[in-house]
Amino acid sequence: MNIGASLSILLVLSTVHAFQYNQLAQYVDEHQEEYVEALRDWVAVESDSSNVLRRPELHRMMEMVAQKLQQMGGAVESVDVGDQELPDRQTLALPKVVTARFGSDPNKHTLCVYGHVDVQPAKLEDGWATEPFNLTEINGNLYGRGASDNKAPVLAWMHAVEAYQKLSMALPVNVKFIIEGMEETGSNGLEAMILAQKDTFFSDVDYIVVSDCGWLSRRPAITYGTRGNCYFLAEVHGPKQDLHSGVYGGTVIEPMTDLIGILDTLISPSGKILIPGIQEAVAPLSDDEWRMYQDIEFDVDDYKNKIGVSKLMYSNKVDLLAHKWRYPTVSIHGIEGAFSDPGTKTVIPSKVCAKFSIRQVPNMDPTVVEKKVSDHLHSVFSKRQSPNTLKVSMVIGAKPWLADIHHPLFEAGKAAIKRVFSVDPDLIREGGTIPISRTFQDVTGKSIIMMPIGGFDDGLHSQNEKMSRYNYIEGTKLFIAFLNELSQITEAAV
Ligand SMILES: C[C@H](N)C(=O)N[C@@H](Cc1c[nH]cn1)C(=O)O
Repeated sequence: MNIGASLSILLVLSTVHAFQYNQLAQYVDEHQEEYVEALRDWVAVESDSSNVLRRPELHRMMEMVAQKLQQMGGAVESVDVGDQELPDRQTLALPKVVTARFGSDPNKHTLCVYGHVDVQPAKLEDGWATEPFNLTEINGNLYGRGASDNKAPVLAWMHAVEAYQKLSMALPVNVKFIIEGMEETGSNGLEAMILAQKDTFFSDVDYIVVSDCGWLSRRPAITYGTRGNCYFLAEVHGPKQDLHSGVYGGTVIEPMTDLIGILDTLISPSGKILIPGIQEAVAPLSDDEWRMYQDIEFDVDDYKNKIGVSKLMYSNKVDLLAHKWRYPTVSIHGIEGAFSDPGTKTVIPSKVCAKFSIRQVPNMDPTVVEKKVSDHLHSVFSKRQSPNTLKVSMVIGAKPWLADIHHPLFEAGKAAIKRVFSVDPDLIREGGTIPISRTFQDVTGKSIIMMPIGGFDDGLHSQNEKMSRYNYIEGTKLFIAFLNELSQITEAAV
């Protein structure tokens, strides 16, 4: 075929694709109220994976996911991934992992969509302006726990597939789903399931997409890296029961004082990690990275205003982005056993348990980090010569993930964003963790892309989490466009 003929075919194809996309996008606009109602039904389920009392809700949530995929005509399976062992040695059934398949045309690429439908805890009294589990729309924003992380993005992927079905248009690629209910607590059970299904469910998967993160600004983004996370418990046990601080204070070596003392040796006020051997492992920032960060849209003042602080750890954009995405950090989350209710109880708690985590970046290794942290805490604790006892355990050890941005998947993502939003995306990293992303890459050997649709100000894990109606609806269109762009990846390009 001569060049002229090839160009004519390409032109015809691109006109057909544009026509199809416009029809699909119109369908999405016309069905947006249904999409909001679907999100309302999902947000109403308090699928908090960290609270064992909410486990029945989590099971119900997974059944709703399976039901939705079945109604869409998918080949659905609810996979039993076993039990979770609780700190008191009791066991509890893990939520099933739901898989589904739409299409098995060997001549088409197969995309696997990963998402989760468990959420972080939320209570009105934490300072929410609306009931967290009652989706409430205010000024185009849909407020509710899990709206952005990750229920709306999961639904948006389902709406995208459904739009093709409803308009009787063939899906441009085969689509598989793998939806879990334990992401917020480290994806318990999922790694073993992926290993077990490597040669079955995953055998024909070409690419994996994750939409469990957000844009950095108002500019749409593609995410090519996530930090991992090592989550620790440090327990200090002392007297056999809580004591009156007036009666016993001054005579007893208090577990809380020991705990605060050792926690204070983890990180300096200027953010330097003080645990020997942690910072040393980190891959240095390359010149290429430095240059990439320069071009990213990120307004430091906007960022400060959004979180309501007058000063940040660093004042320039590149340092902030680097420390948000590709350097480790220690965060102290809470202390179990500490008195935290309103009022002025004067107790000396007999045992306290601190929870802290260290975000992981290339080239850190969670097993090495576990040992370094445990050795360090035991060493500083022993110097205190306390009669109390210390136990350190790592309960989550998730590795960081980094993609090859030169893979054609990223070109497909960019083209889809251009089609829907008429701009080029920012290529960004995510400071948070998607525990299973690295496992997907290591076990299946497939390429992963993250296509976020959450806004930069969605308040994930925080009070007043929201997903904007705009991002939810345009995000659905983005996924539709992405399916089409994927179908055009040629073997030669991979
Ligand atoms: C990025 C994702 N939406 C998210 O928030 N993930 C959690 C997962 C996690 C990490 N450690 C325990 N759970 C997060 O980054 O906190």
